[in-house]
Amino acid sequence: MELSTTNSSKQRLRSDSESLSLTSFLFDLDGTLVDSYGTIQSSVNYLRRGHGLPPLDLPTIHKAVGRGVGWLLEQTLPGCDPEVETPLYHRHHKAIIGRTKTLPGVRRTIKSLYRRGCRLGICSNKPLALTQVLLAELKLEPLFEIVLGPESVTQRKPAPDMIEVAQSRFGVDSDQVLYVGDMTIDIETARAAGVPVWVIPTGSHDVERLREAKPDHIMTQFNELLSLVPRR
Ligand SMILES: O=C(O)COP(=O)(O)O
Repeated sequence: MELSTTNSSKQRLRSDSESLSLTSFLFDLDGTLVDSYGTIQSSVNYLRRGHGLPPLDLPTIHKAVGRGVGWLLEQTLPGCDPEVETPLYHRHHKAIIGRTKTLPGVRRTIKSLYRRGCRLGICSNKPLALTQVLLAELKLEPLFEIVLGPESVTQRKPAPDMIEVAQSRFGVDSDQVLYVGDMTIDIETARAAGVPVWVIPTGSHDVERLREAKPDHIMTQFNELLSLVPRR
């Protein structure tokens, strides 16, 4: 799968002259592969109801997603006891997780990458147990060789740990891996791991915010990823 980057924005990676042999794609989950904001909002508002607090709107939820459940609860239920609220969040979220859907173009693109022989993995700050249930619900589980969450490593994103673990399990060099995300934290994570990063503004951050963090490319459509891998 040897390819050279060109001047085309679709194929722009770290530098126009760099020759890449991409074999592996690692994905963020929330906001990149799936639209989970509605279900996260339901679970957060369920917990808030229990405390007599009014519901939060989606833009507020968008700002609180990306750094794991601990951070989400700190932002949305300030002063709560995480020991008590985290299991309640998990239980509620698991029960409604089937309402989370893949984002446009994701299913087809992931399947095409898989058929073209790419190795696929997930590196997400979402709790691993929830990611696993969600992938099973969406019937995407068999396509991903590696699924990592914050519990799989010492430090969650933006630390490079998840990408490094996935890369080492795949046994590939950093120029063979692309990380794909939707937030500036994903760009930071990929930079820390030394791998190229493409983003798509379908999650918490808009194009302006993403551009400032200097990813290698901002996609407008998820299937742009297919331009990086030849058909079989
Ligand atoms: O659930 C979160 O906080 C973030 O999940 P993500 O890393 O897949 O965006």
